[in-house]
Amino acid sequence: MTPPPLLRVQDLSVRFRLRESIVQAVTGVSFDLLPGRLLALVGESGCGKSVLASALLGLLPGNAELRGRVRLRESAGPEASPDWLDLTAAGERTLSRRVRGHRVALVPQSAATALTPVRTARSQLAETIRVLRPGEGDTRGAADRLAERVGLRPADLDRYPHELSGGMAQRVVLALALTADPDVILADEPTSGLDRPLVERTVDMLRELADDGRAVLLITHDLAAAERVATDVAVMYASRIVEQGPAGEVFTDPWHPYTRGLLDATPARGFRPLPGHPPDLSALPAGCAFRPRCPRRDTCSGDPAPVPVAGRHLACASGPAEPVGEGDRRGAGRSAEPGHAGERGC
Ligand SMILES: Nc1ncnc2c1ncn2[C@@H]1O[C@H](COP(=O)(O)OP(=O)(O)OP(=O)(O)O)[C@@H](O)[C@H]1O
Ligand code: NI
Repeated sequence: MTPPPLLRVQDLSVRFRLRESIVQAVTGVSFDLLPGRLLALVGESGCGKSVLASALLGLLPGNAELRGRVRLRESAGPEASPDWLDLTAAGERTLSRRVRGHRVALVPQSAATALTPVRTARSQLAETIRVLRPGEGDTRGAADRLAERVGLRPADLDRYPHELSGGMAQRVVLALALTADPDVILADEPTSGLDRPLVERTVDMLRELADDGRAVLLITHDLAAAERVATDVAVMYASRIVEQGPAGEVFTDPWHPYTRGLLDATPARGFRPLPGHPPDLSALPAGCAFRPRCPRRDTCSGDPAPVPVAGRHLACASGPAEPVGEGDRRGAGRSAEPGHAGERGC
């Protein structure tokens, strides 16, 4: 039986009011984060992934307008019970005292910039322990245990950030995020700038956290990393989630032409870049924002409203694209194959 979600996002939209324009950064996004599962949120730069993560934690700047609902499950009670904390209605005091770091932790993009250069890792971890676990009598022992949990030796904590390798710094920020044993972990591009083995080690650690019963959101450009560890995937394009479903299904049989395009652009599948550019979020078209780049544009009505299809969600008026055929699978790794997946179903 599927466990109830820990975090439920319903019809979330965020826009930024600027002097001369409005940036529509997130549009009608809905998803659940479930214990034991890792949802990878993928999409090109600027599509709204980080704004979405900030919105979940109430960290949007003053010029942001938010609509929709984000709720955190407080106990194992039914969804309609008061055991759900509405994060979109919660005040700053509740968010900072009960939610951020305590229940929902953010693993930031750059470990190097997240750490203060003039203090040892231990002093930063000790401070976080004092804030998030005020009853903890043995701060030093608690820091050592956190270090061991993320694969560091306690002695590593006595180093300054510049004395840590990229992988060690990444582990320190993970230890900081795990200080209060949060049950929801949001990791926003936690592997950017890391080499391949480190990318894999980092995402494997996130997957282990999910396997231990936490709910993990992994925001990444890195489709290979997402494919390695995700149980579920959401594909974002120009502020909307255009396709969402179990990772095994979405990666092997992508339905949205954008998902196909993203996958075709990966080295493992032939390095065929998706032509064109995403639209400016301050000038989004009324219908499907992917239309100008879509191989099915001539035959499609262009309505991007998301619809559930066979346990997956798809925002494409043309419906699921045909399965990628055997010929395409054999063609993966070659370029300019006839029957290129991105052009099928047109
Ligand atoms: N404070 C802000 N005011 C106005 N626009 C903003 C603000 N913050 C973000 N944006 C815009 O919102 C859009 C989405 O940005 P976001 O950082 O979420 O993209 P992203 O998908 O995380 O990209 P990347 O993969 O490069 O990190 C961008 O067009 C960005 O310029
Ligand atoms: Ni981002």
